Amino acid sequence: MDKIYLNDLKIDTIIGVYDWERHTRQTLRFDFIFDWDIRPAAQQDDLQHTLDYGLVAEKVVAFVENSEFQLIETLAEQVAQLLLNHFPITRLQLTLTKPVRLHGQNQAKIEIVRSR
Ligand SMILES: Nc1nc2c(c(=O)[nH]1)N=C([C@H](O)[C@@H](O)CO)CN2
Repeated sequence: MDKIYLNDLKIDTIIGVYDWERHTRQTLRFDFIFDWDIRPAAQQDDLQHTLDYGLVAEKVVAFVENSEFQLIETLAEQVAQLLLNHFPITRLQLTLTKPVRLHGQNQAKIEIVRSR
C-alpha cells in the first residue's frame, strides 16, 4: 500500500498528570503515516482525489490545542478516532512525542496503529 506521511507537526497544549502541567502548555510532536492509494490523484494531478495533509493538520491542530487530557495515550487515541471519523482513511500510524525531564530522559513517545 502507498503511504502519505505528515511529520513533525508541533502543537502546544495542556497535557500531563502533575499539577504544574495543568496550567502550563507543552509542545507535543505528532508524526503520521496514512495508508492511501495515490494513483487516482497522480493520474489526474488533482488534490480532490487524495488525502489533503493540510486539512488533516488543521483538524489535528484545532483539536489538540483545545484539549486538556492527562495521558498521552488518551490524546493519541482521540486524535486517531477524530481522523478516522473525518477522512476516508483505512489505516493510520500515529507517533506522539512529549518532552519530559525524568531520570535523564528527554522524550516520552507512544505509537499506535488504528484502522477502520
Ligand atoms: N504511560 C504514561 N506515563 C506517564 C504519562 C503518560 O501520559 N503516559 N505522563 C506522565 C507525566 O505527565 C509526565 O509526562 C510529566 O513529565 C508520567 N507518566
